[in-house]
Amino acid sequence: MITTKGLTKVYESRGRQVTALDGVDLHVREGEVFGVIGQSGAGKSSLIRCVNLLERPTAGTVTVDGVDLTALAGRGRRANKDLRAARTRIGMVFQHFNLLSSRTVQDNIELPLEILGVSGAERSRRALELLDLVGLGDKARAYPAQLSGGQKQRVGIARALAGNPKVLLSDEATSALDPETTRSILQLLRDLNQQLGLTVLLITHEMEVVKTICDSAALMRKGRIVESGGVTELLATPGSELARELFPVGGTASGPDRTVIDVTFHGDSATQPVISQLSRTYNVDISILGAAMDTVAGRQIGRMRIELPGRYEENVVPVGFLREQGLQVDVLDPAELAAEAAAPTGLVTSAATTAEVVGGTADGDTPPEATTAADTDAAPGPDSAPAADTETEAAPEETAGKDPAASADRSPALVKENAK
Ligand SMILES: Nc1ncnc2c1ncn2[C@@H]1O[C@H](COP(=O)(O)OP(=O)(O)OP(=O)(O)O)[C@@H](O)[C@H]1O
Repeated sequence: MITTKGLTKVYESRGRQVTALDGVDLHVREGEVFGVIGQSGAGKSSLIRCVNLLERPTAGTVTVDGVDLTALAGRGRRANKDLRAARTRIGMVFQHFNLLSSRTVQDNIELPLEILGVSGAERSRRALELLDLVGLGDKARAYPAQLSGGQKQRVGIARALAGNPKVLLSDEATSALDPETTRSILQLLRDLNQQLGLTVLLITHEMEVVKTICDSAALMRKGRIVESGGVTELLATPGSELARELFPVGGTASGPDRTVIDVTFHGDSATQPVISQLSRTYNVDISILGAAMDTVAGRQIGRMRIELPGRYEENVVPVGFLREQGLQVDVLDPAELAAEAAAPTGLVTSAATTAEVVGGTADGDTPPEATTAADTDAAPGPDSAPAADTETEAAPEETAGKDPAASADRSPALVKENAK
């Protein structure tokens, strides 16, 4: 449904070039929820903004629902009409909602339809239908300032759906919300994905988001996709960084000359007493350093970090036994494990702190979804004068310092032992 090939974005900033996207190949299948995760500055926002041509890519192609958007954009101003039409099939949800504070909830949802020239009666019918869909049927006449963050995001989602899109792009849609509201918005996105067959591409710095709703995920680093795949496949992939972050277990070796192993249990293997069998069969004392059970992509998965006495060379046979039982086994390198304990790994750092760059497109063609305003907290009631609908545009200072190099790039402790 969404395919990018060799997608590259180079910004010119204060006389220097910043490569935000460096040849990204992405494929999002129809009807799936696909999450792109990465540290601040990895290029996630640039990616999602290039997918709907809010940013004009420097090179590469973007195809959405069979339409090559980059080819349309390349045809100059006359292409605007075609590009706009194609963009109606793509909805976008923003971290800071981007609702017009002077318009009611209903009028905010009607805005993209107004731009598309839909008649008043039809706009109204559609907006009320969408409000019901997002659970805000009673808020049509309210103003954004009178809503909670979660309700504002529901309005943002309803607005994104106004043009009946097949694809929804979500730019950190839950990053400004508390954990409970985050869960309810993720559930809404999942419901919409299932009810409407909507394909969702979301970017996030929160692994919990990937864990909760994504069918597939990609890890971005320094403008590149370094790992991607179905979430359940990733969990079954030895050495997968994403899997390890999706499902972390802690624990370090109790001393030198120990073999530390992460064992992952999927499906039936979770019910077999393999650890006690291993201990009995090889007469080996096993210490459990850490363990966790979790539901990832709707499947129960268990992971355990265990320690065997002796170095790996002395434990090749017991490790082989675990693999024969159908378990996924990752042998950890002691030195890197110690480094991991000193500086825990993290694909992502803290919550996104950098301001979004919202507003005009690279070619000055702002799609309906992006014709948005700062959502001020002044409560403009029906009688008050409309607040200025100012578009927010991040100041250069706000985007400065988002250099990927500034983000600590801490490597995982996994030994690619399985690749040997
Ligand atoms: N308009 C711009 N002008 C110049 N450089 C930019 C611009 N937008 C982004 N960048 C740079 O491109 C790189 C990727 O930024 P991008 O915002 O895409 O990353 P991100 O992964 O979304 O980060 P965050 O999670 O902090 O939003 C960074 O080095 C950033 O400073």
